[in-house]
Amino acid sequence: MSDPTIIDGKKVSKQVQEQAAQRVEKIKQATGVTPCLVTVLVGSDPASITYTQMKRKRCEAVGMKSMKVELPTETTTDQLLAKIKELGDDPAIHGILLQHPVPSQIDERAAFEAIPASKDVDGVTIASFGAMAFDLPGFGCATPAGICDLIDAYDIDCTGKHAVVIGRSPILGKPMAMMLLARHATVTICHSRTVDLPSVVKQGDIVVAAVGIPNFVKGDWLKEGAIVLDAGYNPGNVGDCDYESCFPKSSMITPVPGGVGPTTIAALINQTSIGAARQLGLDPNNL
Ligand SMILES: Nc1nc(=O)c2c([nH]1)NC[C@@H]1CN(c3ccc(C(=O)N[C@@H](CCC(=O)O)C(=O)O)cc3)C=[N+]21
Repeated sequence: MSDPTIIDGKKVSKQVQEQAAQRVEKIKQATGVTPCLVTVLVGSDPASITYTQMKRKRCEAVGMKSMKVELPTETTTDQLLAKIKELGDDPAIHGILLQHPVPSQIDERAAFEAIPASKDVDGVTIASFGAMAFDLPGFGCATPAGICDLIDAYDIDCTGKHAVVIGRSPILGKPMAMMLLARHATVTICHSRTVDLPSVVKQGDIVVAAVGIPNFVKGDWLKEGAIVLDAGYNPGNVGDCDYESCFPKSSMITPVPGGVGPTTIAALINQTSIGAARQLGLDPNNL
């Protein structure tokens, strides 16, 4: 077997952000308004601080504004809902990102649902999930949407292929499965309670790892020539796939860092520019 293609997430994210930058420029010309994303962070997890910083930086790199809201670890659900509602009602804000995870006393689902669908540029609400699952217009969940950008950029044909998604979280595994289904893959979702996980993964022509366990997926679980998309973001920038053993078994593979992570942010930025256009009465497809 020849060496696998290493999927370049940085390159794809630059292309997606370039499209967003052009749209932002046209929005500014047509309306005089600068699109704005607000990041909401509850608590002080160092990785979450870094991620939200990266999101704001990339936002500004494409000519948009960013704002940050930081709330203390002991914030209650009601306090967070009140804050998100205030941001939702502010016409100067076009996108709201609530960084996951929130501290355990907070009802995260209720907090996500407080984001108006029009500003849910991170695609975390039930409305966004439902629209995506029914192939209706709306915002895709950022990480799986970023993975789809990689699939498209590398001309990966999902039709009829067996895609195995490891993980079933509401903002990663579950929406990923629906997006692969929309691309005509045969989809299996497996998870921590799946019996004989390696033998299920072995069926995958495309394997998406989204479990949150460092180096979990081993090369000998993979079908020869599998396409490996690693959505893991464990401490220290370690993915969910054991890269060293997965690399020689795969035909294409995403590295960590430099794979899925950058396209997650690019999807968020791009969707913010699209959301802003819509909120300002412009057709994002004609910009
Ligand atoms: N509401 C919400 N939406 C999210 O999309 C969301 C979230 N919460 N919580 C946490 C996860 C994680 N996540 C990452 C984004 C970028 C990188 C990324 O760009 N990582 C770089 C390396 C990091 C670095 O350079 O420091 C890379 O993979 O190349 C990683 C992880 C978004 N998430």
